[in-house]
Amino acid sequence: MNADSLSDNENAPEYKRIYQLYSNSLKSIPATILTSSILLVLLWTKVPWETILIWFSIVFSASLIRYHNVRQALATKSYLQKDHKDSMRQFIFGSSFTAAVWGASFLLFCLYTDEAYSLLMIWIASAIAMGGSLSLSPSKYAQKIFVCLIFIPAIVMNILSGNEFNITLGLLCIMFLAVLIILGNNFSNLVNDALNLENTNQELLLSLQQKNARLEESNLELTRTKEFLTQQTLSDPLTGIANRRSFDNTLIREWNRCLRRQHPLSCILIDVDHFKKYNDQFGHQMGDALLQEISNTISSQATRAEDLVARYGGEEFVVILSNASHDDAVMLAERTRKAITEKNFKHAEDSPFDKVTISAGVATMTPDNTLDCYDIVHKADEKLYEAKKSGRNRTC
Ligand SMILES: Nc1nc2c(ncn2[C@@H]2O[C@H](COP(=O)(O)OP(=O)(O)OP(=O)(O)O)[C@@H](O)[C@H]2O)c(=O)[nH]1
Repeated sequence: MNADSLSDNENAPEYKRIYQLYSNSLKSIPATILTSSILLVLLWTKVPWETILIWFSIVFSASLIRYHNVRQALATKSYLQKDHKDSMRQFIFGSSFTAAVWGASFLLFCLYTDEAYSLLMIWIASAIAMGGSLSLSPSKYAQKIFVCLIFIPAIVMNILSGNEFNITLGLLCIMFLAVLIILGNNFSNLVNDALNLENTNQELLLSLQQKNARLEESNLELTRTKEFLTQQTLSDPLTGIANRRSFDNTLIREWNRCLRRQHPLSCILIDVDHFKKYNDQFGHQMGDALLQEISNTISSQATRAEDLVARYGGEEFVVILSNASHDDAVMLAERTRKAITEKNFKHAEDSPFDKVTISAGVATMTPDNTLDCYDIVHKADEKLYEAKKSGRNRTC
């Protein structure tokens, strides 16, 4: 039996009813032993001692055996869970046997005692019947059998006695039994309603927990999708580096940061030389692959956490260097240009260069309120134009 089916059984209303019955009798059996001990003392001089001792031994041993069985069933639980009908049958048999012993006992004791003791016996029988009725309330069937078996022998004996006092006593017992059955029935309805309600509550709680778990899962999925979409909107699909939108955001942020701290901000614009010729000879796909290689090479050079490498558009790339001097930026641009040359990517035959090269324009500004953040990009663009005009494969 797996954990799920075990907990299903534990929550089943039928199991709860049986469990309640067993745990109630665990408390009522010691009360039975106590009552029989009191009766032993009370009747010691009225009933022959052999008879009372045999009676007490039967009640005491039967109670001990029942107590042991009930404890065992409650401790292992599996018996109660596996077969509801069988455990209910066993329980009803045990409680009916106890009631029959008590019913027969009262019959026996009335034979040896006077009217005052008969009244006492009926009073004790009523107390036991009431206690049993409450304890057996989860099962109407067990409840009715119990009270009937306690009272019917005494009722029959009293009515058949022909004695006026005993007939009255018998009739009173019938009335009390009827009241006990009606009240017991109502109480049983209440107990069973409460058990069913508890079960419904547990089912609702479980379904609420499951819905909550599903909601949390969807929420997580939504967060992941949001992160993925954010990533998609900020990265270039071909090269995987930051796209123009991400570059714009970073430029504004870093410009404002350098403005506050009065740090220099550098911008490098990089353009592949004669890329059209490369594309025309090797095809667009090879052109794409080359752009990916170039983007990787630039990223491998600008490695500070605050550096940003982005695709500016087409075959143009841009690097933002926060708090970097012009000399540092030129050095980085040169290092990148050389790294690409050293890759020895074969260029198109009609290109003036036998291998792929880049041109770079570097601009450095310390932001102030008279400037706009895009001024640095325009300046870098002018420098790039200068590099192109003065022969390409160079940094200006
Ligand atoms: N394969 C590929 N080609 C692109 C992409 N974006 C732009 N291009 C091509 O890049 C080429 C750019 O050509 P031009 O602007 O004339 O520049 P160039 O040939 O590099 O010449 P210079 O910049 O003056 O050295 C065009 O042929 C575009 O089609 C892209 O994503 N993939």
